[in-house]
Amino acid sequence: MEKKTAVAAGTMLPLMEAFYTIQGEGTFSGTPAYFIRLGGCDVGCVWCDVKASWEAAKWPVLPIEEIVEGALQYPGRLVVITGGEPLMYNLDPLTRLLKENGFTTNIETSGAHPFSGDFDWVCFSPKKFKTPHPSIYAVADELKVVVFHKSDFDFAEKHAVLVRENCRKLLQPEWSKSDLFINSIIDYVKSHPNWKVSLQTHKFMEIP
Ligand SMILES: C[S@@+](CC[C@H](N)C(=O)[O-])C[C@H]1O[C@@H](n2cnc3c(N)ncnc32)[C@H](O)[C@@H]1O
Ligand SMILES: Nc1nc2[nH]cc(C(=O)O)c2c(=O)[nH]1
Ligand code: SF4
Ligand SMILES: [Mg+2]
Repeated sequence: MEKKTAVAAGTMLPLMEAFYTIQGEGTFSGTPAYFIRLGGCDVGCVWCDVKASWEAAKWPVLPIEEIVEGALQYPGRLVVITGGEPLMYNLDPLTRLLKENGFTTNIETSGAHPFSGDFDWVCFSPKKFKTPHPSIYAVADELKVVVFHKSDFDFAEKHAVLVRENCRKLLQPEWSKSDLFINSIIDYVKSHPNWKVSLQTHKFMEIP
C-alpha cells in the first residue's frame, strides 16, 4: 500500500518520538507509561511546549506494528498517545493492536478533529485556537484546561457544561506563566471544588 493511503487508513503513522516515562499530568500523574508522540498539529497554540511536532512531514512514517513493538520493550502496560494532535489520524488500527497486546490506552487531545480509536481514558484539553469537534464531548473522561490568561477560567466553565457529568475537571497552569497564575488557580479550585489542580510534574522532575 502507498504510504499516503496507509496513513489515511491509520496502518502507518508519523512518529515524532516514543519514550517510557512517568505520566506527569492529570488523573494518571505518577503512573509509568509509554508515550507515543505522533507528528502533525494544525491547532497552533501560542504556548505549545512541543512546537517541533507541528509539521507532520518532518517525521518518519512507521507501520503501527513497529510502534507497538517499541512499547512492548518496557514492563509498563499503559500507553499514552499524544502529539502533535493525534486525532488528525484514524487511531482505530493502532489502538486495536495495542489492546490485542494487553495495553491500556490513554489519549491526550485537543479534540479538534473527529474522535477515533478505542481508549480507556480520554484527556480532552480544548483550545481557543481551534474549536473542538463535537464528537469529543461524549467520550472525554478528563477535561484539562491550560490557564494562560484570566479569561481561561470562563473558557473552562464553557466546556465543563458540555462534557459528561462524571468527567474530571482539571486546571493546569501554562508552564511559563505558572508563577503568575498558580495562586488564582488555587483560589479558584478552593471556591469551585468540582475542579482540581493539574501540574506538569515531569517538568519539575526533569524527565521527558
Ligand atoms: C503537547 S499537547 C499534545 C496533545 C494535544 N495536541 C493537546 O493539546 O491536548 C499535550 C498536553 O500538554 C498541554 N500543554 C502544552 N503546552 C503546554 C504548556 N506550555 N503549559 C502547560 N500545558 C501545556 C496540552 O494542553 C495538552 O494537555
Ligand atoms: N511525562 C510526561 N507526561 C505528559 N503528559 C502529557 C504529555 C504530553 O506531551 O502529551 C506529557 C509528556 O510530554 N511527558
Ligand atoms: S493542540 Fe496540542 S500539540 Fe497542537 S499546538 Fe496545541 S498544545 Fe501543541
Ligand atoms: Mg508534554
